[in-house]
Amino acid sequence: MTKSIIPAKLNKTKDKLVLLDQTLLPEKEKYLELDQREDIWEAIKNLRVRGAPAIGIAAAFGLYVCLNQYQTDSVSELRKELKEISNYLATSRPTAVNLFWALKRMEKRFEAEASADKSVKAIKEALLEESNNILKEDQKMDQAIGEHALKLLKPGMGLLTHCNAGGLATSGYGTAEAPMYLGFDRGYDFKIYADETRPLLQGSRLTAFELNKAGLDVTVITDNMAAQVMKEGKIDAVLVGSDRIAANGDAANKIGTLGVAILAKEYQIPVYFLAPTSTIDLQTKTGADIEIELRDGEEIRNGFGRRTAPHSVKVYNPAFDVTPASYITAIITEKGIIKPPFKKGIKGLF
Ligand SMILES: CSC[C@H]1O[C@H](OP(=O)(O)O)[C@H](O)[C@@H]1O
Repeated sequence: MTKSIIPAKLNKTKDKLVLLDQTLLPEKEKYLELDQREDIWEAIKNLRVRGAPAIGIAAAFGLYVCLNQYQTDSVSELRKELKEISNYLATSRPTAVNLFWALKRMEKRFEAEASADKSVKAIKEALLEESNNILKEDQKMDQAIGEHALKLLKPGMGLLTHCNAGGLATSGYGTAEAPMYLGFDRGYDFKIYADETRPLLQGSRLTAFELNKAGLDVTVITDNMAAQVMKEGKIDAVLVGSDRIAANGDAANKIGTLGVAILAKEYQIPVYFLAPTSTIDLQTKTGADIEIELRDGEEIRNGFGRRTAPHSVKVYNPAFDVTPASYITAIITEKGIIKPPFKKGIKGLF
C-alpha cells in the first residue's frame, strides 16, 4: 500500500510548510501552505496537524522555513533567531514529547554546524537536511513498528484502536495503525474497531477516514461501546499510539485510553502501545510527571459548532490521560518489543 497522505511536508520551491488541515476531515482534504511562525503555532495548537510524530515533523520544517527567511551573515544572530522560533513553537502544545524532541534535534544540528565554522547559508542547508531526515526516519520507523507488532498479531483478529495513530499522525503508516496496513497488504483480514474518541473525534473523523480510504475493514463505535465489543468477544487486542512514555513505562495517550486499558484488563485482552523511541522520555520518571494538556471547554460545549451544553457550564477538558505500565501488555517501538514490569526503567531494555 503506498502512502498517499503525508500530513506535514515541505514545499521547497516555495519554502513553505505544507499541512493537510485535519480539522476539515473527513469532508474536505485541504492543504495549507505556511511560512509564518504564528500560523504554524496556530496549526499545531488547533490540531490542523496533530499526532506526536507529525507535530515533531511540522515543527522541524516550520523552524527551518521561518529561520530561512532571516537574513544575516552572523551565526550568533542566526542562533538567537533559531532559539526564539524554537521556544515559541514549543509553547503550542505540552504533552507530545516529539515536538520538543524534534526542536532540540534541530538545535543540536545547528550547533554541530556552527562549531565546524560553517556559514549561515551552509547551516540553513544543514537544517533543511535535518528536517528531511526526521521525516524519512519516521517513515522507516513506522514500517519497523508495524513489522514488530505483526509478530504479536494473527490473521482475522479483531483490533480496537482509540484516537488516530495512523498515517495522519505520522509521515508513514502510523504507529498503532502500521500493523493494520502491513497486515492488509499481506491478507491478514483484521477487523478493526475505531473508537470515535470524543471530544474531537480523531477516531471517526481520521482513523475511519484513512483506513476506509485504503480499503481496510473498519467499524466506528462510540467511546462508550468499548466494553460491549469486548464482552461480545469482538476484540482480540487493543492497539494505541502514545504522546509520551515515561521512564517507568507509564504512557500518555488521548483521553479515554486509560478507560479502554482498564476494560481490556477486565476482559483479559492485551493492550499494546505503539510508538517510535522518540516518544519515550527518559527524563520523565513516571506518568505522574507528564504534563497533560488542558483544552478549551468549547470543544465540548460547542463541538463542531453544535451547542450541546450551556454556554456558562463548567467543563473539564484534559486532552490526554496516563495508562500505568501495569495495564500495558507491551510497548512496541521501531527497535523492538518491550514488556513491563520496567523495574530497571525502560533505558537499557533496547
Ligand atoms: C502517533 S501519536 C498519535 C497520538 O496523538 C493523538 O493526540 P492528538 O490528536 O491530540 O495530537 C493521540 O493521543 C494519538 O494516540
